[in-house]
Amino acid sequence: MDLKDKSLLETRAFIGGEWHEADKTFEVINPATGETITQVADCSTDQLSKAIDLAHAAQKDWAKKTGKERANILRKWFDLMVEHADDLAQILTAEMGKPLAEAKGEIMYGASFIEWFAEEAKRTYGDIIPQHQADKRIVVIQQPIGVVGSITPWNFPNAMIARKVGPALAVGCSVVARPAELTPLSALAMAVLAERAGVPKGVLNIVPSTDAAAAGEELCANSKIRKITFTGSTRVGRLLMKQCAEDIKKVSLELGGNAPFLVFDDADLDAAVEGAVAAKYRNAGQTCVCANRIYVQASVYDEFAEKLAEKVAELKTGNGFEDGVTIGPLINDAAVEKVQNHITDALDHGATVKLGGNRLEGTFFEPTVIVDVPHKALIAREETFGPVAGLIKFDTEEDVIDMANDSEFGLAGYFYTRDLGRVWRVAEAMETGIVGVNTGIISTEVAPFGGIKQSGLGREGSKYGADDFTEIKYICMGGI
Ligand SMILES: NC(=O)C1=CN([C@@H]2O[C@H](COP(=O)(O)OP(=O)(O)OC[C@H]3O[C@@H](n4cnc5c(N)ncnc54)[C@H](OP(=O)(O)O)[C@@H]3O)[C@@H](O)[C@H]2O)C=CC1
Ligand SMILES: O=C(O)[C@H](O)CS(=O)(=O)O
Repeated sequence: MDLKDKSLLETRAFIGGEWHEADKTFEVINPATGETITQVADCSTDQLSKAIDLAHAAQKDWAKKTGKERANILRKWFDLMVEHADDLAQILTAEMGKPLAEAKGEIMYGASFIEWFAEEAKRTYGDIIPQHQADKRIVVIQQPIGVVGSITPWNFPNAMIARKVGPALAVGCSVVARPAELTPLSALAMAVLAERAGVPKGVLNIVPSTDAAAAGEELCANSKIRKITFTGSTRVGRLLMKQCAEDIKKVSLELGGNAPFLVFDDADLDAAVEGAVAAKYRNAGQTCVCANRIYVQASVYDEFAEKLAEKVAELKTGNGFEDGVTIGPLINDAAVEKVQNHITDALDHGATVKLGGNRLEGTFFEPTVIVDVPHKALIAREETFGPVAGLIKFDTEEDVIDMANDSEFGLAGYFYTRDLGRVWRVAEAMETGIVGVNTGIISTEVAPFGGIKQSGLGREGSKYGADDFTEIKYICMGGI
């Protein structure tokens, strides 16, 4: 890393607006090299509980500010994130491994949520409802839910926090955030800039730790926390939801996916290949909205497979800091083993490797294309979270919709066709929260991001994104 502003590489916890060491530290490792970047404060549950107390104390005054006052501070934070985007991207690539260009894209994506909700802060509207009795008047207002607990994953260590903290702060909540152990530095750098932007002490707290379960238990059990917002696996999301039941805490869950990617025989195949590469290999396949299974109509299957393999062969695997690299390392050995398991299982079910298929040095994995994959193979049933595309052949629209929907997940789905009737039929039939039609990239702050079934609850971003951080209050005035 060659940071212009070295103070962004913060290793202490941000609690109550102060920077704190902890009794112990943990290593943050660069997944591309295996080298230790630095040591970060490994906060105790007591420190987390203290952060919750300070967030609770700060939240009331933060909520008393006008939406415009909160908006101005968020806007300043956005401006600082953009000003320091190159440094933030280097920190992100160092701790997570994604290529620098993708890391810069994530920083701008994360910043776009702060910008969007700086604007939404001024629009927490209510309602006037025509009274039901002559002497009554009815007013509905929206109020911040209070202190929010945030738990986020390693794959988007900046944007996933921004997507939660942006709306929470905009409506007047305070936040206690625990970043993933593997990638705490991006979150801490965001806090450095939040402090400079004037976010009041205690409104934002970043509490790194190595004991995720203990942190989750404290955030879910502590009654000062009124809402948990989580992005990660369905396994952990289910656990957090159970842990929040005791306190009837609101939860927002952005969980695992298993996105189908459908290519119909009337599709623009070159566009479909471009979309498949974007949807499958972004972040080395480590996103919850990655195309996880690719269904191609029989008459164009071979042509699509050839074209896709040609494009995938152009992807360059390597250290994210190297020019031209488009595929970084997977996050750890477990991730590589999951990818290898999916490939082995597919081959055991009669599939063949058309391109790649091999682990490289460290946790790098060749961008891979597998053909003749059966629908029942693991690669079509579980989230692979790696740079492997499994191609499945289909005959009819009805068949492929049934296969696409044959999953407990329902986050994103994609399809390519130029038939307008089919666009509406398939988009409406797909059991997902997000549908990409003739595009492989759907992520934007202006649209509601979220899933159905076991892919989660709630939406992030868009005009809907603040709703999960407010409570609706109905005021009935009598004796008028
Ligand atoms: N929907 C999405 O965007 C994502 C989906 N996933 C899916 O999850 C799989 C596993 O990835 P992984 O990163 O391990 O996802 P996890 O769900 O295990 O981790 C996500 C976050 O939850 C934390 N966590 C883990 N266990 C607990 C717990 N008991 N209580 C509270 N918090 C906890 C993690 O902490 P820590 O990392 O420090 O252990 C991390 O900060 C991936 O292969 C992918 O399928 C993963 C990431 C994002
Ligand atoms: O968690 C993820 O994988 C992200 O939400 C994916 S995206 O928002 O960058 O599409």
